[in-house]
Amino acid sequence: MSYNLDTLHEEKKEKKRLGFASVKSLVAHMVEEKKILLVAFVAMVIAALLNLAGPILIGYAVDNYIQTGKYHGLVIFGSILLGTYIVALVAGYLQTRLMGGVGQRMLYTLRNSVFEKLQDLPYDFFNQNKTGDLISRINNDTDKINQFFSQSLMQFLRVILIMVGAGIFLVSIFWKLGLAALSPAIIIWIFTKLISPWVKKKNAESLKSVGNLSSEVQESLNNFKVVVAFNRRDYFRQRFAFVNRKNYSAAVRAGIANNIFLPVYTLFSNLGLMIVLTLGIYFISVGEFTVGLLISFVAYVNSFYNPLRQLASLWANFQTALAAWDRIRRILDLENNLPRVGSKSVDDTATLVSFRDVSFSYPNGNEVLHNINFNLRKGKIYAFVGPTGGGKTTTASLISRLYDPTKGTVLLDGKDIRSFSAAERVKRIGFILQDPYLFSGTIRDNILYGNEEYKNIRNKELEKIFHDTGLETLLQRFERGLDTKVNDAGDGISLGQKQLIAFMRAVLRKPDLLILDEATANIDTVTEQLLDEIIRKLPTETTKVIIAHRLNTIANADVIYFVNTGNVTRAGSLKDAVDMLMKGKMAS
Ligand SMILES: Nc1ncnc2c1ncn2[C@@H]1O[C@H](COP(=O)(O)OP(=O)(O)OP(=O)(O)O)[C@@H](O)[C@H]1O
Repeated sequence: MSYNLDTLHEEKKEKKRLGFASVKSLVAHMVEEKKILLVAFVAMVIAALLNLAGPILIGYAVDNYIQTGKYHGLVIFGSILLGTYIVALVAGYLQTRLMGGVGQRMLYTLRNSVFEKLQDLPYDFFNQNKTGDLISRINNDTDKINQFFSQSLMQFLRVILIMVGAGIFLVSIFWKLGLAALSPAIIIWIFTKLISPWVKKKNAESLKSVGNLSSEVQESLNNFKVVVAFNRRDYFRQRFAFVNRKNYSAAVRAGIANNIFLPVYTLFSNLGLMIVLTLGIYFISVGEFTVGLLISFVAYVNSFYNPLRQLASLWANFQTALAAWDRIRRILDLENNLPRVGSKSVDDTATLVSFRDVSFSYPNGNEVLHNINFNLRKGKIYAFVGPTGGGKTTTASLISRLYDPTKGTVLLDGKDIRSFSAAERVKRIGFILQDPYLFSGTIRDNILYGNEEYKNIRNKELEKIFHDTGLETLLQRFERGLDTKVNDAGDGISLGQKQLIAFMRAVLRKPDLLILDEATANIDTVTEQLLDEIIRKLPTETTKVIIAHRLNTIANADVIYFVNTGNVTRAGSLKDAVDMLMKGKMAS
């Protein structure tokens, strides 16, 4: 299954209905804010209606008080108008406050949802997508949605409400002039409809290029040692300059697209006003209209077309938010392709793991394992040896279900491995990766990572467990023991020390199956012997799988499997394995 976020929707042929689906799913994410949105909406309606009442009050005052010389009535009318505007101000403030909260909460919830989804997605997803781009989706794209909610949504609704209200007033005051005044709006509507998909596309391209920029920074910072060691600073400078330039161009194009609405809207607003003035004067001259009504009319034409100019930038914000939402939605819509299935147990209590006719291909790649069959029995030590790229790590990844086979079945304890929950699986299988990852914190944090049993254990008790299991001798290699600080890049400690921490982390979980994938490649021979002793101290029923290039590491193995070109063959003895390795090397 493809998890590439850039190609996902093209594959699903969803592109066409993306626009409507985006709005629908974005609205579905707002349901928790229903009540607050309603209050903000009511406040906004009050503010809008009160603002709309202004021109009609002014028109009435002109016709009934100014033209007739009853100036005392003006004071009363002035007070009513002032009161109206003050209440409109309070309602407007309330709406802004509430919507600011809604935007921030949406930001908070969306970031949480995306992050939680990322924790839930399979290994494959992270192989196919760049970390920098994912970070940009969590940080930048969610903020575009926040900006729309906190700054634009209610303004957007308010503007539409004012325009609808002004339109109704225009038609009901004098329908002939009203319809003439509104006719340019139809052209604006057609223009907006035609141009919006292009604007959204330009915004999507701009957001994507921010993601690429972030990926580039992330890659060069992550690999800064290699960059410095190979003096490739210029290479990364050029790459960064290139993506930065592309980002700049994409941002400029998005800016042009976003700003295209304003001049067009302004042109047609002015056209509307011109029509009203010309026709209005004509209707006054033939006695069908009054000066007071024309003043109200011009004010309502302004109430209709001025918001339309605001609508131009609000509409651009809306298109940006939709483009951002599409990028976020692509993550939220993903399903983990490692579902749980039901399974009957096979009656073989001595076997812990079985491969039954297992074949495997990486997404968009050739088959790397071909029809593999083997059993791992409880309490035995297995060694997997073979040339580089032969398929050892892939086999181990299937044992711990980082991937599912493309054909065949992997059984754990006689049951399809897919029938175990992730929690059950990781409790039973400890996997020490070739290049272990450490989190920023202390050694204690890293060792207890994901360990439900010991997560709140006190240092004293932990030290006792370390003593009993023999892990103490490893911990002593760190000056400050459990409190030694490590950072996420693992700098400040050696690769071998990192492997020791990963080893302690796995052993402490007391797994039924311990997989060491080149886990001692960077450890000196004396320490390796220590690890050997610790492994031997593990409960007798613990099965161990050791993947190694160094043959001394596998001297104690009960069974040796030779893994080459995607085939797994059992070697009769260490000597057989050595012969196979030599043959494999000569063949390659
Ligand atoms: N994430 C991946 N995507 C696509 N192909 C991959 C991926 N990981 C490994 N491969 C390919 O699968 C094949 C087997 O790789 P694997 O890592 O299992 O070999 P290995 O025996 O563990 O090698 P090594 O001794 O170097 O660790 C190789 O041809 C490799 O290029």
